Formats: sequence, structure tokens, C-alpha cells
Amino acid sequence: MPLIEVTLVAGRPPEQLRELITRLTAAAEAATGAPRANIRVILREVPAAHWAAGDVTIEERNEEQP
Ligand SMILES: O=C(O)/C=C/C=C(\O)C(=O)O
Repeated sequence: MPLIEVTLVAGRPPEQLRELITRLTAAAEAATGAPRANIRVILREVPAAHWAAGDVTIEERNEEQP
């Protein structure tokens, strides 16, 4: 039972997230031959203020790059 977990910064439109699920499912199905119904996809959205690299949050980075 393939399980794909994706963590991404929150804020994308729901349609884009839904499309990501479809494409990830299709890719796993093609690559593994697992039945589509057995492929799980979990998207975890993290607020930009809760994700940091080098002590700079994504929110801070976005503010610095207009
Ligand atoms: O640079 C990072 O550590 C994370 C970046 C995440 C995104 O760009 C995103 O989810 O859009």
C-alpha cells in the first residue's frame, strides 16, 4: 500500500492541491503497479510562519522578496 506524504507551505488553491493528489496517485500507480484504491496521499500544509531554514521563516523570506 504505497503512502505518499507531502509537506508544503500553506496557501495554495484547493484545486491545485487536488491536482497534486491526482498526479501523485497516477505516478505511484504507474511506477509500482499498485491498485489505485490502495494508494494513499497525505498533504500536510504548514503555515509559512512555522517553517524555517537557517532561522529564517518562509514568511520572513517571502517578505524580503517582494
Ligand atoms: O525552502 C524551504 O525550506 C521550503 C520551501 C517550501 C515551499 O516553497 C513550498 O511549499 O511552496
